[in-house]
Amino acid sequence: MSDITNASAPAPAFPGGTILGYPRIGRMRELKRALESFWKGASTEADLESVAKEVRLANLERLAALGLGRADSSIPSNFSFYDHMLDASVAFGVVPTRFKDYELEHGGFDLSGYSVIARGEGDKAPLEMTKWFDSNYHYLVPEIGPESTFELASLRWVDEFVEAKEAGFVTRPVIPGPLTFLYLSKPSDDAPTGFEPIERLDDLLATYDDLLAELAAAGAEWVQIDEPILVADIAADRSEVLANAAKAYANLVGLEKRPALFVAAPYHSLGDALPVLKDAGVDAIGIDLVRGSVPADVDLTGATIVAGVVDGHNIWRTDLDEALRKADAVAALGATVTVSSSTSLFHVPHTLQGEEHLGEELLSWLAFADEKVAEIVTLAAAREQGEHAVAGALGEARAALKARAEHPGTNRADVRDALAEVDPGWFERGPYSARAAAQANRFHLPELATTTIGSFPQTPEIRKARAAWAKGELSDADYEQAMKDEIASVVRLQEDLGLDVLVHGEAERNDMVQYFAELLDGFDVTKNGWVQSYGSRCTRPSILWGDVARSAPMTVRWAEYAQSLSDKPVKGMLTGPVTILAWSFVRDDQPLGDTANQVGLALRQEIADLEAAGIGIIQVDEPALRELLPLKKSEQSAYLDWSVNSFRLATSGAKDDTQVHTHLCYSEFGEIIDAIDGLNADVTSIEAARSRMEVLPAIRSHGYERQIGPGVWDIHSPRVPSTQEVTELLQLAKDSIPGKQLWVNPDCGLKTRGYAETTETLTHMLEATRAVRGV
Ligand SMILES: Nc1nc2c(c(=O)[nH]1)N[C@@H](CNc1ccc(C(=O)N[C@@H](CCC(=O)N[C@@H](CCC(=O)N[C@@H](CCC(=O)O)C(=O)O)C(=O)O)C(=O)O)cc1)CN2
Ligand code: MET
Ligand SMILES: [Zn+2]
Repeated sequence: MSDITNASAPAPAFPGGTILGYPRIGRMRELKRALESFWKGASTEADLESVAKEVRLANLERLAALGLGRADSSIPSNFSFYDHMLDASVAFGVVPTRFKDYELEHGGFDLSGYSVIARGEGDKAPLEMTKWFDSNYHYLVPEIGPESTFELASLRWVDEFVEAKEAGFVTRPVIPGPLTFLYLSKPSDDAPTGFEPIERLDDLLATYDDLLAELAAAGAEWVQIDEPILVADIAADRSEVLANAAKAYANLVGLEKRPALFVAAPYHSLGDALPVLKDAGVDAIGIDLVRGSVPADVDLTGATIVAGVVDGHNIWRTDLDEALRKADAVAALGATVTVSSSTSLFHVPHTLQGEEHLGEELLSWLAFADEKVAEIVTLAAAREQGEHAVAGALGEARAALKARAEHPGTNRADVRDALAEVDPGWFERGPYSARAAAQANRFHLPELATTTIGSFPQTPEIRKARAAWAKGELSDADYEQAMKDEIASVVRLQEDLGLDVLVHGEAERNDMVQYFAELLDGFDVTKNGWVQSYGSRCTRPSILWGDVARSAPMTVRWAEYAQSLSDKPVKGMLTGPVTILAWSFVRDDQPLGDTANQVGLALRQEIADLEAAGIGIIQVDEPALRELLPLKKSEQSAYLDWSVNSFRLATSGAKDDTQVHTHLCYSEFGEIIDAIDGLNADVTSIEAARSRMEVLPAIRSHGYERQIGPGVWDIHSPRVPSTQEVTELLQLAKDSIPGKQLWVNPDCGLKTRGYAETTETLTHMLEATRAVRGV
């Protein structure tokens, strides 16, 4: 431990175990509802603040009841109204100047201004949103330039600490670390070429100094500084990253007035950053022992290690024996060890309570956030008092693990046999030139063909109908009719607008993954297992526990019906294997590639059925292809092999004159362009509007020969781009991609949008297309 810390040395770190963070959305999604009501103008800022406070206090009470220490900083304070990176941008006073008008007189933003930065308004584009490490969570990208001024502009972290203290808890505020903050930032629009946000490290550190002093003054004994960037191989030179880490933590450790520093590095191994943090003298280091490991020869004498032995990112019940072995192995390297989750628990739902419909057997294999906290408390007790003290809990865990391994559904002969019969030819389609000719002949599409990504607005009426159907209040026939009416109206709208390739709108899908999980063998779904994806938006990741097989067609009826309503092609719409895995909680007892091929085979059968029903264009979405890319370079090529192969297995049975589309969201395509090429889809739509077509030059220089639809409308925000704005983006796209290869479409599906902005923007998109086509 450092010898230059504050007067009273910190107590041993979190002796009864801890977690790196807890779900923020509320057990019944109270925060989601309060936010959306505030945005609609149906409630006030004070109403929203009061719901948020209730959620925070309920979480504290819950965590203490589950056994985390009330007063020893074991409970993290990690609340956010929308996103923790946005909070950091606001707190450090580095909000882009386009939001100046929304700033309060004394600095900082109220919740209306904060929401505008997140969601945009009028001509103010919001901060860009992108994936948080290898998860389905999205953060808002800070924009930093040489002129950005850093100052402590919000004391929310301090206020929330004080609020907890007044309620009888000494919590541990959780703050994004300076390296993670800057390396995940993008240069502001006015920054000169070549400028990197990390150049502003010294200025940012001065603001952390002020923040840590405020936290110490408020009585915080520990602060958690999250530095997941240290586990990822990023573009920056590793030695530069390590030098910056050494500098940043020497600075923070050397402060006179600060809480003890717990630096957490979830999602993989710290590698050579571990000794850097140790030598800097931070008071505790959090390591991920689920995804990552510690080399057996590292000397941890004198270090305090918060050992992440319970998976924060998946929902399987922990092998407690293995967890104890991992913690012991770190202790054997000389460290003082306490047990923790490997990542924040905000990647998993609150609790298994209320999920009894899953059945006792499956339930006994699972642990959501609250059950994980209980596991951690058990592990801490085992380490403190000896295993005999928790013999009952250890025995139960062993029995559940054994039952899971022996369950017939995890090892089905029919599924295994079908995969064994797959031969290499099943991964190959005919040459693109022949496909392109056959498709041109069949569809006669114009240059700059227009389409959408699949979903149309999921209106409250659609959701209400589905909720009523689930409760048995609406009959199967009435639900079916309601969805057909919706599909008919979506098809009519697209014909009126003049789109070239139509979609059915996905009204019948609760979610693009859960819908398939409900129809495939090997999955189960939760009733209330919500996990935040971004802002107020949540998903219920399905549980992929067994061998996957298709017992009946899943989409054919809907696709056939939609196609019957129009002479234009209506795309069949499927979700690809990688995305189905990524957005489910996936079994951890076999290689992901094997599971992906099981899903791929089921989709291949579905595509054959769609073709037989006369569907000529079939889109297989893979928005999560980039998301699962391993954080370590050394693991990426193996991943890209199996992921691309599973898509090819799904799609390569398609006939030459069937046009296969795929869709990917979330930029940074540069690094996976070979994989995109490898998917071998005839048409690929990608997200590009928020980053103003940034990726296209890379695609052009790659010599990409197939068709591509760079998004011209950022659908993540309710704002309506003008015809001129869309025209400019389209023109930019045309500068990089020949018209023959270019499609016109939004960035992503429209399910989160309303009809007003959808109709208006699609009208602008079609006007822009006509302008650029020159007709
Ligand atoms: N799994 C997944 N991950 C993804 C995406 C995605 O589409 N799916 N898209 C990208 C962006 N992320 C997104 C994540 C969620 C949503 C989204 O729209 N979520 C909806 C919920 C979607 C859903 O599951 N809907 C269900 C249940 C809806 C619901 O809340 N029903 C009410 C009852 C109905 C009522 O009376 O209103 C309830 O349960 O309380 C349905 O339609 O059936 C939300 O948070 O509001 C969009 C994008 C990346 N990751
Ligand atoms: C997150 S990717 C979404 C693709 C899907 N087809 C949709 O339009 O909603
Ligand atoms: Zn998308």
